[in-house]
This record gives sequence, structure tokens and C-alpha cells, in this order.
Amino acid sequence: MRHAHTVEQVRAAEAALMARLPDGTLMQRAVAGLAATCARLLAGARGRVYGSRVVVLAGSGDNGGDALYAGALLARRGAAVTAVLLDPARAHPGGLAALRAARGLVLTEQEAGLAAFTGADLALDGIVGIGGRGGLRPPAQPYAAAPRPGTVVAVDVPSGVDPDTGEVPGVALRADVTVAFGTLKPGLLIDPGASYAGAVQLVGIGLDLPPAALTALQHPDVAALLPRPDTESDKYRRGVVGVAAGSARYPGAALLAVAGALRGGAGAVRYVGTAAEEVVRRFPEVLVTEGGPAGAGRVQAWVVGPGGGEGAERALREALASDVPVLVDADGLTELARLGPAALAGRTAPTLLTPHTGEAARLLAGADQGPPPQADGLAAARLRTAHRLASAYRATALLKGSTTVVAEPTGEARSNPTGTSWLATAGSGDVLAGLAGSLLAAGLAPLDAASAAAYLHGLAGRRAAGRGAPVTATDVARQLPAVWRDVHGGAAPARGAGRGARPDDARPDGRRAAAGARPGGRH
Ligand SMILES: NC(=O)C1=CN([C@@H]2O[C@H](COP(=O)(O)OP(=O)(O)OC[C@H]3O[C@@H](n4cnc5c(N)ncnc54)[C@H](O)[C@@H]3O)[C@@H](O)[C@H]2O)[C@@H](O)CC1
Ligand SMILES: Nc1ncnc2c1ncn2[C@@H]1O[C@H](COP(=O)(O)OP(=O)(O)O)[C@@H](O)[C@H]1O
Ligand SMILES: [K+]
Repeated sequence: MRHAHTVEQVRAAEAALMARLPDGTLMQRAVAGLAATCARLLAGARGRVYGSRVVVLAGSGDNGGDALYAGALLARRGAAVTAVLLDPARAHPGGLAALRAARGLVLTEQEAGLAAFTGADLALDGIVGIGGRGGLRPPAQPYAAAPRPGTVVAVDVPSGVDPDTGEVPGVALRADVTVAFGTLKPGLLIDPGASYAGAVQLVGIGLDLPPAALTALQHPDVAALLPRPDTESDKYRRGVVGVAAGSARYPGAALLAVAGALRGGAGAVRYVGTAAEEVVRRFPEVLVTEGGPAGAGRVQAWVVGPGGGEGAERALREALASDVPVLVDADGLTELARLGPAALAGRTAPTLLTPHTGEAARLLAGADQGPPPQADGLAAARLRTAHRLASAYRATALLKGSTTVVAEPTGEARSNPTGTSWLATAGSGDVLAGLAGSLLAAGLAPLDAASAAAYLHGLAGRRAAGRGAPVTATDVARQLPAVWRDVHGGAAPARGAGRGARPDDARPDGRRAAAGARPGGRH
């Protein structure tokens, strides 16, 4: 499991630890890890640190101090280090003295221009860290638009990315590698911030941290969550998932949701709706009933809404009246937005909502959260949006998109590391809904069912896309058994598909790439 903490949590943990340690100890721990990573990257790219060109972009805070001290360590190993001070009067005095003592060159931004940056083998982004607010300010903005140096290493956080949310409110500097201190920050795991962070490496500095504000599953976590039949199992004990989906207009959504449900670990899939004939023709193992959820036999979880069309209102009403977990997707969400959070008030079992940002906008408007939000704004603020939904509806909310985020009304949240933009294809959300519903029926808690489903779905999308090719929702469903085996076997996910290929310990399986590997794919 990867853990990310908010700025407030990090500051509190740092204060507690600093009170017990001599001044500067934490910074020196952070700097040692940072310089070691830079040295490995330089050695990987050039064979050695000696003679390499390093530029340090140093802002006014401790983040700039870290970068200056790391520059000093690299200068002592023979690198030609130039520090560019973006706020010379407020540069970190200790870091500056250390760099000067190591014979580093110190310039103002006017003196340096962009040449030192663009010509560097490695640039350290020490502009701002967890103290940064808003996008890059004017003196630093040109670096974001300039030609890229060999490798950009962000110190703690890529400057311009909101550490707590991953929002990028203005201009930010894209990194190939981010070296995070003490813990990850949510902004490193959630787009758009995650896409600025590159490969994320963690340097421990000994913080005693509270439960994480955000977690992200890795292969072993998912393997531990997935249901596995044992000698006592029968199809009912494994869970029956009910799928109320599809309509005369969208029969395909029923097939795709059922395809996902069949590969999600429940012992049986029961389908209700107008596509019963097509469903049985394609999947003879499915139990089918005409009508709505109320008249169907017993199930352990309902999936309502994919392609539900005109039948969605009845399906939603009947499923919500049940005492089992209900996953609401697509047309079911449109109906729920019309009814508002009151429709869930009497529920005794969990509800899981799986909107994309357009549906999230409708849900929030339906919850009377001020003026109707714009879907674009919600996509840029994924974590906040998922929290808002979960809290307004008192339900688990899985917000789909470039980073899928799951939030609980308790404030717990998970981000999914396996997505690929190849999944942005019609019907892939229906497969996800069926899969997550099946995991609910098998007994997983909503946060686990939702995040494990998003994880498998993302891996299946990557596997289907291979080195990068369009996939269909049917392809995604077909890959589910293979990725199920992958997470148990610890096999690495398919590389190179979409923007999921991150070269080191940002990889979802948690394995590290070889030391010194040149980060790729981001130039
Ligand atoms: N506190 C500690 O114990 C440790 C802190 N560490 C480092 O310290 C950093 C935090 O340091 P600070 O609290 O000094 O904060 P920062 O260095 O992140 O930034 C603070 C300064 O940046 C300015 N600023 C804010 N937003 C800006 C923007 N958008 N553009 C330009 N300037 C902006 C502020 O006016 C302030 O002077 C961490 O990210 C980490 O790198 C590490 O050394 C580990 C130990
Ligand atoms: N840019 C993207 N990057 C990664 N995944 C994406 C992106 N856009 C969409 N997805 C994923 O694709 C799926 C699309 O689901 P959805 O929007 O419900 O489509 P549909 O209704 O056609 O099935 C979701 O799992 C979502 O997370
Ligand atoms: K930074």
C-alpha cells in the first residue's frame, strides 16, 4: 500500500520529530536521499557524476535549502553545479553557504537566463515544496515552457502542483522524478499533479505519521482483497450479484456489465431487465428475470444503471429498497441526481456511486451544492470532488477518469495507480460497474470493492492496449482473468501502455526499477 499525507499531517509529524532531534537533522536526512537519487540518475545517464552539469532552481524556503545542499553534495563529487536563486534576498542561508563552499556557481535568474537550465544534465526543482501555494510565480514560469534539460528532479513536490490535491492552479514544472520526503503527498498520486511528478521515490526521514489521508493499492494489497473460493464454498456463499442494466436502446450495456460481473469473483450473476434474451445467448451461465430487482430472487449486491434508459428509475427505486449493497452507475446516477441524497437516507446497506465527471456534476447539482459545477473543474479537482460526493450522499463515491479516486463519507480515500487513457472507450465503465458489483457481492467493503475493481480494470485496459493500441470494452473484460492472475503472481503490469508506464517505485506492483535507470517517456 502506498500512503500519502497532507501538508498539515506532515508539518505536525515534522514538528514532533524536530523537537527531539538536533537542528537540521531532518533536512540532512532528506538531502542525503535526494543527492543519492540524483547521483544514481547521473551515473545511469552519463556513466558518472564527475563532470556532469547540474542546475539548482532555488526558491525562498526550505525546499530551496534542500536543493542547494544536494547541489553542494553533487559539487563535491565533481559535478559542475549552478544555482539559480529565484528570490536572492531570501535564499536558504545554510544551503547557499554549503554550495559556495563546494565551489558551486550562484546566479540570479536574470544572470543565468534559461541556458543553464536547458543545457543541464540534471535540474533540481527546489522552487517550492509543501509551502507552495498557487502556480509558479513569474520569475519561475519561463522554466516550465523552456526546452527540457536531461532530467528534471522535483524536490518533494513538483513546484506549482498543490501537494494536498494534485490540482495545478496555474503553471507547474514537469518532473521526470520526484523525490518525496517522509511520505508521499496526495498531489503526487492524483492527476493532473501525478502527471507532473513522473516517477515518485520516497526518502524516509523517520516521521511518525498518523493514518494516511490517501492510499493507493499495489499488487499484494489487491491479491489479499480478492475473494478466493475454498472447500466450503458454493455459488451462493461466494455471493450472487444482481445486474439491472441495459434497455431496448442500449442492450450492449447489459452485456458489458454482466461480462464484468462474471469475472469479479461472485458465485453467480443474476440479470434483470429487457436484454435478458441477448444476455443468455451470450452468457448461458447467467440467471435471468424479466422486470425489476424487487421481483428477482435473493442477491448479495445490486448493480443498477448502465444503459438503463427508461427502466433506470424503477431499477434504482427497487434496488435501493433492498437491504444489500447497491452500486449506482450511469442512468441510475442521473435518476439519483434527480431525487437527491434523500433517496439514500433510509438505506441500511452501503451504496457505491460510480460517476464520471459529467455525472458527478449532476449529482452535486442534485445535492444542492450551490451553483451547478462544471465537469471540467471537477476533473481538475478530483479528490475534492470525490470527497464532496461522498459527504453529500453519505455514500462511497468512485470518480472515474484520468486518475480514478474513491472516497468514503468517513474521509478515507484511495487513488488508483493503474489507469490508462485507452480505457476512455464506450462501455468500459459498464465493465467496471459489473466488476465492482461482483466484488461487493463477494463481501468486500465498498472502499475495497471499488478500489480493487478500478485497479483490475486499469490493468486490464493496459494489458488489452499492449504497447499502445485502441481497445474495446469487450477486450477489457476479456483481460480480467489474466490480470487477476497477475496480481496474485506478482507479475508486472504491461509496460508502455498509455501514461501508466512509470519506471520505478511508482509502479503499481511496488517493485523498483534498477538503480540509475534513466527515466523515460516524458520529454
Ligand atoms: N520542515 C522540515 O522538517 C523539513 C522540510 N523539508 C523541506 O521543506 C519544504 C517546506 O519548506 P517551507 O516550509 O520553507 O516551504 P517551501 O520551501 O515549500 O516554500 C515556502 C516559500 O515559498 C514561497 N512561495 C509560496 N508559494 C509560492 C509560489 N507559488 N511561487 C514561489 N514562491 C512561493 C513562500 O512565500 C515561502 O517563502 C518541504 O517541501 C521539504 O522540501 C525537508 O528538508 C525535510 C524536513
Ligand atoms: N483519460 C483517462 N485516463 C484513464 N482512464 C480514463 C480516462 N477517461 C476515462 N477513463 C476510464 O474509462 C472508463 C470510462 O467509463 P465511463 O465514462 O462510464 O464510460 P461508459 O459510460 O462509456 O462506459 C472509466 O473506468 C474511466 O475511469
Ligand atoms: K519542488
